[in-house]
Amino acid sequence: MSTDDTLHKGSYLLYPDERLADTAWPKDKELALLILNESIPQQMSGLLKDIWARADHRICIDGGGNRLYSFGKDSNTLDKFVPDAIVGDLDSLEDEPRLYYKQKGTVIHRYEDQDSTDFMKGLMYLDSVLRKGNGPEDCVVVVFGGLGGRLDHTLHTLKVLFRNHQLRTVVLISEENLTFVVPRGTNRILTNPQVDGPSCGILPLAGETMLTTRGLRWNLNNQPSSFEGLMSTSNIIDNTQIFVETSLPVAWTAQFKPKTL
Ligand SMILES: Nc1ncnc2c1ncn2[C@@H]1O[C@H](COP(=O)(O)OP(=O)(O)OP(=O)(O)O)[C@@H](O)[C@H]1O
Ligand SMILES: Cc1ncc(C[n+]2csc(CCO)c2C)c(N)n1
Repeated sequence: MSTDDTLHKGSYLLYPDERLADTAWPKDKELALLILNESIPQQMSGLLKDIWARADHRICIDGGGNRLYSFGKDSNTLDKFVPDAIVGDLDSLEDEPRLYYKQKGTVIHRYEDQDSTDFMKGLMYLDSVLRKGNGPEDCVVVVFGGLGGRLDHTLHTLKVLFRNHQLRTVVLISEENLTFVVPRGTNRILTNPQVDGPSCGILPLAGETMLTTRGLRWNLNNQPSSFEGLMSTSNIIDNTQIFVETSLPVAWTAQFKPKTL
């Protein structure tokens, strides 16, 4: 491994560990939390609370507003989690959450176009509210949801990660996974055994890539990997640092167990 590796802080972005200087939160960056339309399990409450407290932007994506509202009602924390904005074509947002959050000051922003999904609209909205002079590269985006339920949505969520990976850092958390895109080149992924793994996969969704890995139970040595051919799934994290060299971007996905309150 060399100092030229691209470092991926992964779950350390969610649980910054100040004892490790190089894994501390990038202080010059803004943090945005985007909530998609997937139920927020109660075991996520600790993590939601932590990220909410640190986030500069808290945005629900259309039906994500219903999910936050249900979570708030079930945990008696409705008024503690009032988003800055609810964004989308708003065909999924129900009246009760819309009226509740509106009177609490949430911006309800409707985009009408039917060629971009609500997730894309959410990122577009985010870019319009970043601090003056900041661009997408100045904001880390943590996304809740987007992998469960409908397969077209799930694939679209992954596609949005690939489309954005050169522009911004996006980390996707769903009930059991933490997922992000690893760019072409040499990369180092930090993993925390308290929350990451043991299972993981490297998904070559951008086409056939030449892949080398270290730190996994089953490693590859400059071997072709593709969706139709060899794809590393059901692998196991064997080290706190994973080395990935790839000729095309790939998705890293690992099992994720959020810390409970
Ligand atoms: N069943 C699902 N599985 C995975 N992700 C989902 C699912 N439903 C919604 N999402 C994600 O949450 C976002 C907001 O969802 P929304 O409530 O607007 O559903 P939608 O109207 O079907 O979405 P879109 O308008 O983007 O097609 C979607 O853009 C998508 O990223
Ligand atoms: C080729 C093509 N396929 C599907 C859609 C439908 N669509 C894609 S994003 C979106 C908005 C959802 O909020 C809708 C309706 C389209 N426009 N073009």
